[in-house]
Amino acid sequence: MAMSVPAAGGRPQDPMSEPRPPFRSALIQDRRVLDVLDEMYERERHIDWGAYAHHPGPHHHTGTGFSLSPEQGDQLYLLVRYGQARSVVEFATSLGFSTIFLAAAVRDSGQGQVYTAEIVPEKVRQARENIARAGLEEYVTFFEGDARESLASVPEGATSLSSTDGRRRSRSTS
Ligand SMILES: C[S@@+](CC[C@H](N)C(=O)[O-])C[C@H]1O[C@@H](n2cnc3c(N)ncnc32)[C@H](O)[C@@H]1O
Repeated sequence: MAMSVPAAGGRPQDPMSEPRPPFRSALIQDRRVLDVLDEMYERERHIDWGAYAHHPGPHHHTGTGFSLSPEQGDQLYLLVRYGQARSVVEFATSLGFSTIFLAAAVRDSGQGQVYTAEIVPEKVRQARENIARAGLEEYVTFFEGDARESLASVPEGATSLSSTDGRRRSRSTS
């Protein structure tokens, strides 16, 4: 549901039609990565928040993810890159927004891997696509299914950083 705000002349104006600055990162310069982040950021502006309130389950609204702010993304990047994390475990992928920052940091550090889990197959499909378009696929291992089970297969002791951004005790997964 798009909200309308009164324009200067008194006519309602759709805030989504207003230009916004491009997505910027203080740390990532790679154009392919920034273009994908920008596209995902734009998509979030069109989320129907009213519908989310009615259907908050993970299997609804598979076409939209929740983006981090540029500053939050950069903080993830910093943690991985300068914390020298080689093996990063993420719960959960959604469409891959945070995964892109983690994978870019692993790539720019010269070695490592991101292990990311997502329970909704359609989101995994889109995340794979987004990460491939960003040129980061070789740095990401995807686990499709319940993270509480799938991430158990990540070798013990391998984790140097874990990022949790999902509901661990899902009310419903259908
Ligand atoms: C807030 S979103 C993650 C956002 C993501 N980190 C990003 O930056 O776009 C939470 C995600 O957790 C997923 N999820 C919920 N329960 C899960 C579970 N038990 N295992 C794996 N994924 C789960 C949902 O489908 C949803 O995509």
